[in-house]
Amino acid sequence: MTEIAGKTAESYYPQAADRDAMKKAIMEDGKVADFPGQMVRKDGRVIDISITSRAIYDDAGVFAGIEGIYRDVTQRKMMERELQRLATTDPLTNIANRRSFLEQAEHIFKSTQRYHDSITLLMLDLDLFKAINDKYGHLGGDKVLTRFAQTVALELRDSDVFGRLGGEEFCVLLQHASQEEAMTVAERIRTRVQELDFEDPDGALFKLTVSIGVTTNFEGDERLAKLLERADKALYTAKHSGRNKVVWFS
Ligand SMILES: Nc1nc2c(ncn2[C@@H]2O[C@H](COP(=O)(O)OP(=O)(O)OP(=O)(O)O)[C@@H](O)[C@H]2O)c(=O)[nH]1
Repeated sequence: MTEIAGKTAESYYPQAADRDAMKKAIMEDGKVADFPGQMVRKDGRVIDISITSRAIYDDAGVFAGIEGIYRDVTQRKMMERELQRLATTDPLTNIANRRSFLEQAEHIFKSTQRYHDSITLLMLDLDLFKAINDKYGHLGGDKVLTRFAQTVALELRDSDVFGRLGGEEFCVLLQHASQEEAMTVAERIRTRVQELDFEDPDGALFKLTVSIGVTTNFEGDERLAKLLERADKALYTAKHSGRNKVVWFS
């Protein structure tokens, strides 16, 4: 008791917003159940808690305080975060999986529409990747995909979204980039990939290239799918005009 004497209940809640939200809910409904929040432990560590609490009143019906149970749900929250990470991450390359990429891109596309902003989509596809698999096996191919994803990620900013759409097809969404800036990023990615030296199981080095289709949002685009279609067409042009190219949709 001496450890808590003189301290207010508020001093245990690190987030003023949590504290105020819980107070408001109790004052309005008289109770809360499984209410999420955070609390500072004796050793100073912040833990996730779940609060089940109710208001108490004196004989005259005047509010006299709050009583309740606080459960440490840190483990549960950690598990939820891990499940969320697993559900949104491509297990091979550790970047966003298809669903997560499309969700994020859709969200950005919608706000872009609202604020008449511009976004750019880069569709990337490794060249003649089937031959890599045939020569070095599926595991060898997987190593190449991982190294490729790491290389691309290094060329991007935090505000860019990068995901694996499937197989050897990847997509990047750039925000607030002009056509010139987007083409510079795409060219830089193409060059970096071309410069990489991959190693086969016997230690021999081999090369790989990537083709990239690029497009931006047009007036009248109602869905992100329009951009994906155009980037795909530009990619098709890059593939059919010799590969290892960046093509702007026109
Ligand atoms: N190692 C590995 N290979 C994959 C994975 N997903 C798809 N692939 C392979 O990627 C190859 C894609 O080959 P294709 O679509 O024929 O195209 P490509 O050989 O890259 O030729 P172009 O795209 O025309 O340059 C196929 O052999 C797939 O089996 C994966 O997760 N790991």
